[in-house]
Amino acid sequence: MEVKIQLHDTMQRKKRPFEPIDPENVRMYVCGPTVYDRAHLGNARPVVVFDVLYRLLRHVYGADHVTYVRNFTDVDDKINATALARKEAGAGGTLEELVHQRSDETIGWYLNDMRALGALDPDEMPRATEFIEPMVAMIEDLIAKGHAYEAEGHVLFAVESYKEYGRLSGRSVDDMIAGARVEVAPYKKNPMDFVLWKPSTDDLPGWDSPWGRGRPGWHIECSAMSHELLGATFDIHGGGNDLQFPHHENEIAQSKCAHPDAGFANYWLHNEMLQVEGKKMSKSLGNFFTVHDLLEQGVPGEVIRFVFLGTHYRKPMDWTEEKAVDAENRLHGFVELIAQYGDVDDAMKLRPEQAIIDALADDLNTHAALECLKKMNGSDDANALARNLIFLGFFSEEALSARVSTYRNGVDSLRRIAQKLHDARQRAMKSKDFSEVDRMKHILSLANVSVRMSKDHVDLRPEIDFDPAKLEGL
Ligand SMILES: Nc1ncnc2c1ncn2[C@@H]1O[C@H](COP(=O)(O)OP(=O)(O)OP(=O)(O)O)[C@@H](O)[C@H]1O
Ligand SMILES: [Zn+2]
Repeated sequence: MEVKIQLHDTMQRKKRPFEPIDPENVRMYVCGPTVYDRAHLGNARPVVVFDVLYRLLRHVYGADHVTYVRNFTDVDDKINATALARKEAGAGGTLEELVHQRSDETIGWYLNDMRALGALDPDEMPRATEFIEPMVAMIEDLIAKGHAYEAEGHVLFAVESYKEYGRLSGRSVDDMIAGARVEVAPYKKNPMDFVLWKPSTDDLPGWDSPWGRGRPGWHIECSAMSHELLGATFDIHGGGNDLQFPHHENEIAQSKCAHPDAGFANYWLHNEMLQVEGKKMSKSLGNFFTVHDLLEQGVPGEVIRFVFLGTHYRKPMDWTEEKAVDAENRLHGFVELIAQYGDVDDAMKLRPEQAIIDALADDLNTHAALECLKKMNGSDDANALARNLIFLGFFSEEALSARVSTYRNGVDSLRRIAQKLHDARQRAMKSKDFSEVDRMKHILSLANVSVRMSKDHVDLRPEIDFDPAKLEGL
């Protein structure tokens, strides 16, 4: 069945039909993290949102016909600061090596955390430091075309040279000057001009350039990397709406001025913020917790994903304990139904539900997609449910199979244990010695099994983090 995707385009401020430039190669670029520390939960929201879009595009155009690029910004003062601190604390290696080490380590954490949330790795994950040459070439080109100028070892983009500056965020240059925290510097011709290249001190990472040893500004990184990997015009550019201005505005100015005949990105998608009591979760406000913290506390990745997808990506949302508990119960119920009535291998022969595809195709209406899942609650629905849980990224096929068989094995042994507990209880009623019953109940609670006992019945139910290994000794 043909699927008509509609996406909300920030540039045109409306939902519009998605028409790829080349259905054989649909191209999407999403701004990735600056890799100086662990990702907080807010940083994970764009990852999950654009993963859903990636999965939808792969479904519609074919997995081999979508190219998803998400960069790593590994040129940054905060990475340098960590490396410097390590060097001062006696770590071996040059500063550049320590900087690289810090980025590597952070990237490793990031990928592990995002995979735990069911996010597929993008096709390309360029690191800014591997694309310095095209950045320098782009800056040279911008100078040659009269859009940038050199001043005191810096190269600045001349905002006045690009008449459409401000179109994405809908602001005039005057408003931006009035409202923004623009850095005033003596070498800027206009306070809105932004840095394409800046000098590096000898003790910090830097690269040779026509303007001396230095490093690129943040915005030029994305313009150069997207151009190298996706071309001068591609389909979708995404990121959080905190990046609309100045980052995306500046990317557009650079890319459109360097390639005046190209369109840069045809659709601009922005996710709203994950908030804490009405404020953006952010490092600078200090109101954050990391994805790693949550996972360590035992909140499974699929639960985090389920909570995220419960709110439309263009609405702000809070993380609450209540939502997490609700998601956990739902997912537990799903796995239980599949374990009782389904078969994951058979499920994979099915196609994802059309109603779910249609919901996602309507500007990623993930809330509606989850409502469809919730309706799949009959024994006949078990395989369809499994197929759609995998499609939506809550589980890989392997993970769901493992979950299902753990559940089934657990249920088998619980049947035996229930009988044993029943007998122990009968004996205890006579002897008034409940120590064996208490011992068994304690082990069951460690294994996350809920115990309900009535006079002549013992009911044992595995909870979502049921751990059959802990049943040893019963
Ligand atoms: N609270 C949030 N909710 C949703 N997305 C967010 C939030 N905070 C950051 N992002 C997104 O995370 C991605 C990575 O951003 P970046 O590396 O600049 O974050 P950061 O500088 O570590 O975070 P912060 O904004 O907390 O300082 C961007 O797409 C950004 O829009
Ligand atoms: Zn970017």
